[in-house]
Amino acid sequence: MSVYTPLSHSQLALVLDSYGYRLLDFRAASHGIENSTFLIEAQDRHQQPAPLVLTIFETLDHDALAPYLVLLGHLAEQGLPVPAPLTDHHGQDQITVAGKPAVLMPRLPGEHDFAVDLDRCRQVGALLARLHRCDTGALLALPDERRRLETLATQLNQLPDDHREGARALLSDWQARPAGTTLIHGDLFRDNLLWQQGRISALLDFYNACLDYPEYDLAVTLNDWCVDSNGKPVAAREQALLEGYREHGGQLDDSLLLEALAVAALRFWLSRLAGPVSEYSEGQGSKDPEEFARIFQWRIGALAG
Ligand SMILES: Nc1ncnc2c1ncn2[C@@H]1O[C@H](COP(=O)(O)OP(=O)(O)OP(=O)(O)O)[C@@H](O)[C@H]1O
Ligand SMILES: N[C@@H](CCO)C(=O)O
Repeated sequence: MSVYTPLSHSQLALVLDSYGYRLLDFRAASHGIENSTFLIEAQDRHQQPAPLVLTIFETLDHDALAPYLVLLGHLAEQGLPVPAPLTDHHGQDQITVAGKPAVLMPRLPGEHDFAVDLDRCRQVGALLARLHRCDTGALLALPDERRRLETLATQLNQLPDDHREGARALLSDWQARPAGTTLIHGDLFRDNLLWQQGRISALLDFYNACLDYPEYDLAVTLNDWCVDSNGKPVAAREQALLEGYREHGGQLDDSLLLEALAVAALRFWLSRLAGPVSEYSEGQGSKDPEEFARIFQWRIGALAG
């Protein structure tokens, strides 16, 4: 469970009232480590059930949040299974709760399911191909991943001696490339999808979305979906995911993907080493950095040939 900012029933009821909903019940979301997320049962003005989600943002401020909300609205309009923000009585899509930015969204159907099989890998590849085709013209500028990587580079001194210089060189080569211009999710781990009757029903958590190479997005995804518990790549899963991607119009450069796999492994190793968002979290906190140390080892080995 991840709640850094607890809310009482009456506080939440007041928030929902400003959107025209009546609060029935709520609980903290059991996944996610960055923000405070409440899963809500409510009724709309016509006494119809209204499943909702309120997210309180722990690190993003209102200005930083704005491009993500535009993005979610845009993707929902294009038929992707993402939650578009709701607006309150004043037409605002973001509000302030407990002094922090917050957004109310519809709760999309489906459940988390961490099982991986080839059909699911194919569906995930197909979903990424759809996302990568989205037009980016109407979007507000999103923060770029290169700047995030620059910040994360300050954690390089936490790496073990035998990896530090290799990782530094890899990152510096990657950063020397101009950034790509494709809209990418940037965090398509298993905990950011919901499933219903074997099909993807929701793609969540776009707060790492940015414009960059599709190969980088594929790399982030492959590193979570297509490795075993030792971090070793599982070839059949990789093939299925990339087949799904190509079958839906996605194109990729294999040698760029090889490099992106190592960079993406390093990115999450470093971000996990950087620690939990808040020492006051009631939630699960940061995830295990060692998982990505193992994945990095495989990926950097493959890159070296
Ligand atoms: N619109 C939604 N519909 C259904 N469930 C949702 C929705 N938004 C969030 N959730 C649930 O809440 C959880 C946490 O949300 P989210 O992933 O946005 O939080 P986070 O703390 O930013 O996560 P992460 O650590 O993955 O960055 C999700 O994994 C999902 O279970
Ligand atoms: N998906 C990330 C956390 C959110 O960015 C991780 O597993 O480290």
